[in-house]
Amino acid sequence: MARITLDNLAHSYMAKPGSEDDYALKELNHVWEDGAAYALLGASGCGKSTLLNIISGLLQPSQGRILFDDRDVTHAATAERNIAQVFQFPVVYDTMTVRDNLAFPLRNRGAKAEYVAQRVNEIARMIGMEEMLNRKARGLTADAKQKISLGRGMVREDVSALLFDEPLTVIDPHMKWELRTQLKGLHNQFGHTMIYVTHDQTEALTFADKVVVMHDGRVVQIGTPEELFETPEHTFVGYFIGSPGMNVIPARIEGNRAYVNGAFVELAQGYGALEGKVEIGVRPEYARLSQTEGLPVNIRRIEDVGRHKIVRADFFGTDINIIAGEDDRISADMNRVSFDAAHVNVYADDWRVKGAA
Ligand SMILES: Nc1ncnc2c1ncn2[C@@H]1O[C@H](COP(=O)(O)OP(=O)(O)OP(=O)(O)O)[C@@H](O)[C@H]1O
Repeated sequence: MARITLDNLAHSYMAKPGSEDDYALKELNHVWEDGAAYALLGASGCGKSTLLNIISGLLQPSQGRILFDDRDVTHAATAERNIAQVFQFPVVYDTMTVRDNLAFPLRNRGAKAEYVAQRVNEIARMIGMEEMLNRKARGLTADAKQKISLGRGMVREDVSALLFDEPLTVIDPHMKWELRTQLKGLHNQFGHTMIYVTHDQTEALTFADKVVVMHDGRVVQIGTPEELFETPEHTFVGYFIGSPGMNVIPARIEGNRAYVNGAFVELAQGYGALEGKVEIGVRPEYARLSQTEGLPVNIRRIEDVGRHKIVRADFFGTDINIIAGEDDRISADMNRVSFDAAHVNVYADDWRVKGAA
């Protein structure tokens, strides 16, 4: 396994990029720790594939270096990087059996027959294809073929890293959860450095130790699922993670108060003068409806989603969401909302500002 260092990395698809906007991947410095499982999460077009292709060697960055441990691989071909990749759509040899497909990467490297047999059985068990080992891949469902691709990606124990690019897209929804859990189990067992690209927050949060959130060509936060939930470093992380996402409300900050339309919300910390677009961010889980406490709010709609209720409301002209318990009664006179001060974040031009205790 390897530690992967992205040093001053950036990429533009243009021959002569001018401004920062011309870069599909904006300058990035980061170390991907040896043996950790990362998810690369972001909306379509944010630059996830560009970054993954640079790591795998399919794309040469227009700026910066990439190191596997201390080795500079910036200009090394994919084959020299010793990585395994699983793509969105299955890549299998139709005329070979499932067994031969799984064995291919090992035989290709001259592994001993005994080891190949043992390892193929182990992987087949993991992807639930033990019964199909002697069948030809041709004629199998897309689902089954993608499981073979996943198995082939994972069969070698000596790779520097395992890269997955939306690998569960073609997998049946009920199998997704199972395969994701198996991938996680495999990671715990073998400690591969894994990078898993997805635009699905559930996939990212359940799979990864650390989630790398990308937005508009930039890495906006790298954190544990809990960090992304509690302290989104950028308003995009707040919107994108959570269901529904964080409420973002324009405000003016004075010390430890956030003024919204003349009324104020208490903050747990004090803040100095802030420049630019100033907002507070509070997750729907940390907002509470009541008859007496807090600031006025107009309830528009209540949705019962089973585990809890989502209250859609207007707060001084901003749409906000409030999560109420499944058994909470919401009466017409509950027209006030309060926020848990310890969980109100402050943003200036979309970036979180740290307060002073
Ligand atoms: N070969 C290319 N030539 C020019 N522009 C490209 C090329 N590939 C990607 N882009 C642009 O670079 C930006 C980032 O694209 P990228 O494919 O890395 O995003 P992504 O997050 O992987 O999106 P998706 O989830 O849709 O694959 C987008 O604006 C895209 O249009």
